[in-house]
Amino acid sequence: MDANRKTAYLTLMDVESKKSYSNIALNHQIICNRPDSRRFVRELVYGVLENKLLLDYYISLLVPSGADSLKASDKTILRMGLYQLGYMDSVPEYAAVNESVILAKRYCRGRDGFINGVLRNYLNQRLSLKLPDRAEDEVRHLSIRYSYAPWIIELWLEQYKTEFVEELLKAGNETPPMTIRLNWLRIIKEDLIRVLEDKGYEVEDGTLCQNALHVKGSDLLGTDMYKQGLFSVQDESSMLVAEKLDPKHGDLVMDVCAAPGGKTMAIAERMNNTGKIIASDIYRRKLDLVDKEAERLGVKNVETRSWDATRVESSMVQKADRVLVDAPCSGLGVVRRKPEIKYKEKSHEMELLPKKQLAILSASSQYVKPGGTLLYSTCTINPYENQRVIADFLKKNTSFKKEEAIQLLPNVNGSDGFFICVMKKDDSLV
Ligand SMILES: C[S@@+](CC[C@H](N)C(=O)[O-])C[C@H]1O[C@@H](n2cnc3c(N)ncnc32)[C@H](O)[C@@H]1O
Repeated sequence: MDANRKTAYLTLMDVESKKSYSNIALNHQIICNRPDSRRFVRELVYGVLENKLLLDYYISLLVPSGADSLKASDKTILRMGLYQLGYMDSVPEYAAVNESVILAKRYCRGRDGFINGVLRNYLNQRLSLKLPDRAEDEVRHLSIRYSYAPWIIELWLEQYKTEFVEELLKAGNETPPMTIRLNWLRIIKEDLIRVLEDKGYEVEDGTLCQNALHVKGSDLLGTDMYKQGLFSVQDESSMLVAEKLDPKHGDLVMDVCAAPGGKTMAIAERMNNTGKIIASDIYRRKLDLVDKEAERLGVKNVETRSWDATRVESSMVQKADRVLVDAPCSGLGVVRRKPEIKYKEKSHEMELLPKKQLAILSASSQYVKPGGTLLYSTCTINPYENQRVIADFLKKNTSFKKEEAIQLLPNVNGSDGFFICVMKKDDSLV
């Protein structure tokens, strides 16, 4: 059996049945099955995940009982087959059908004839298969066409014009560039570019941050350069959070939702190992990742502590020069990396997020010294978790003033969708 398709199938089943994160499941299955083309596996896995609602819509047109009536294994093989037939020009039609049948023989015994029949019906009927009518129901049309849960489309249509929403939906289905943050503690930019190019990587400057590089080439995380801590993989939106926090040498910084530590490390590199960063998170286990990253990067000014950021730690009140609240959120800005977020139901837990975000922001604001900086960020595109949380906070906390608020968007900035709001505390209140 083809190891590439087997790896893709097992990854997709982990995501479908065990609700694993796609990036974690993919890495795990690549290690277990050693496919010969990681690029093919990645393209197939992310292609299926990004187009799941569209593929299921086609399955429903071809299978009278509908996609929901199928077992996860049948559905996964059909989604993979349809994606190869509809979107992967490099795969001949016979290979897409035959390899799907081979997978079915191994993973859903007795269903190979059914899989074969559905894929052949698709080939015969594909020109007559139509999307839901846009004029009749625009949200449903966009939801199927770009594969997003309808509530996300409704949320964005409240904020932006239809054409803009369509661009945003499209951008969320694109593959993000591989972006790295150079580690100023270990290497200067020119030298890092040179060593990367010497190893055959293509390197370009980032667009938002000076310490960002876009890199093309495979297995970057397997290189000695990575192990030696010369760089970290991070989207420019996250780097911009550290830049906007603007930490100075010698500052005391509190990063209250810190794990796994991407922004903590970006802040530490800017402080050149001076001052102190208290990196806290509610989960101690996740803070071990922060400690490990600090070791790899040669960062020595980070102290990790586990605490619940909705509670005030009285010993730290008015002690910090800068406080970062990188709040837990719905993640609608990072669907390019985690397409499964596009299909989340609007749950009760999600509706409670703004309340939790406000509670964390309010408690953490107490650590800011007079004249200090408070930065609130999320990786989402949702006014109820972003602008509305800030408005509610500022209404009750008049000693803080908003300096700058930015909503980064993949279709405008080429980065993940991020919200960054910088606030200053009045310095007359001592
Ligand atoms: C967006 S992630 C932080 C990402 C991190 N800043 C980085 O750049 O790598 C949000 C974090 O908030 C943590 N968290 C959730 N609820 C919390 C709470 N009540 N107190 C402290 N941390 C919390 C989660 O465990 C998660 O690690």
